[in-house]
Amino acid sequence: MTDYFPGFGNHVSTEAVPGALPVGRNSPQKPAFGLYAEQLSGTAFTAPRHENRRSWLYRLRPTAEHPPFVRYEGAANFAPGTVQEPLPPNRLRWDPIRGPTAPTDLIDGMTTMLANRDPADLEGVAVHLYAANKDMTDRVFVDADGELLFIPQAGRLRLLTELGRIDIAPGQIALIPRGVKFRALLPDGEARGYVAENHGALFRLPDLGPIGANGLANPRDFETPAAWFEDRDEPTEIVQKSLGSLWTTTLDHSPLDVVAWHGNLAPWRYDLSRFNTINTVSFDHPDPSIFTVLTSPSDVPGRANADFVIFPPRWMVAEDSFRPPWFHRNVMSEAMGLITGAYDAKAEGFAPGGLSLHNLMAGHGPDLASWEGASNAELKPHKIAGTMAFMVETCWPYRPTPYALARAQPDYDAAWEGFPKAMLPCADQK
Ligand SMILES: O=C(O)Cc1cc(O)ccc1O
Ligand SMILES: [Fe+2]
Repeated sequence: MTDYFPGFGNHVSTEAVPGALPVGRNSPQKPAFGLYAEQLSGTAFTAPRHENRRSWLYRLRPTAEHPPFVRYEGAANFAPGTVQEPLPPNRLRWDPIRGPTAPTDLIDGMTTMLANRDPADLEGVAVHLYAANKDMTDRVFVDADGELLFIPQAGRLRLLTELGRIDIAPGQIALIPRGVKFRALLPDGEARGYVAENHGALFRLPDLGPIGANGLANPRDFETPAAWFEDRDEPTEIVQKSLGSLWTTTLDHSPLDVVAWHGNLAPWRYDLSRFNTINTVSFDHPDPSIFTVLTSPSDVPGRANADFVIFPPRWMVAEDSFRPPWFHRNVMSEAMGLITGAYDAKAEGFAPGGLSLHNLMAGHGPDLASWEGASNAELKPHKIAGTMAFMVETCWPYRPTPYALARAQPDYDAAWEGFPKAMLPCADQK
């Protein structure tokens, strides 16, 4: 049983051993029990107070004590870089990746599909899939390139992090801040899902504007774990993603040794079923920004580095309206995944665990079957149930990895084949 503190971005104080957390100062001359005080920054020291995120960690040994990193040779599909040749402006879609046959932990089970920008720009986002069937026992992972948003699609994850333990199942998400080490256990023996890796400004809750003080993802539903540590003097490998590549070193102890911490930079989990979905009660299909769970702003107001948007169960009541997503071309780029059920714009070919990419200006929208169905449906109140799709929308066009480009569905364009031509009233129309 893990304890959690409710609230988003709160200042938490937590100790796994009474007396481990210093009182009234961050860095006493001699922290209790000989612990090492270490500041972990998620924003620049000088970030404005309302943006500033950091935590103080009190640990058995300092992070600084580690042998040099060398290139990690495993995880061939994790962060291989994206295709650099000219990218055709085609819409792309993928079936779920195959699960591993050999024992594969979360690190080696990562497949990078899409990415944009260079992590060194401190902007951009990458979309990875994972499929694993083995616990991480004697190694941890840490991402220096960004925070990791885990979106399980099948199988639970138990994330043992430097700052505490997080349990999530499909329908829940978890965030691991940049630089926080963790290992992943698979309570169901195997697990698959998505990871959005955010190199830019930290994910936060979107402004609510005229919605008011409540709604969408409510802060109290985010849960941050209490301090927990392992005191294990066994060889432990650290695999680190740094500047787009993977590195490894081995400690003689587990670095998950933070006995106490305080601050407002910490992992959290969130149950997507808590999302307070707001939608039209009159007409038209609103822009999907109304379903934003988290946003990572860019330097341009209103133009997100990354938005995490969900399409949850909801009532559809719009009158005289085409209710599913409309045809559109977007200056933002849209990566979409499906956790469960069916997505109302795609009757076929978009399976749970699959992925699609509609890059900037790609014409897309309902496939032919969805368009026909929704154009002729009786517009009575209708519950979209048993589904959860999501989108990682970004202002930076995505590039697929070579692995992804080689495995895209060959016939995705056919989703929009065969629309009947509009018939104008003019009799002599050609
Ligand atoms: O393209 C998509 O399926 C995602 C999407 C959903 C929606 O409801 C409106 C716009 C949009 O891009
Ligand atoms: Fe779209």
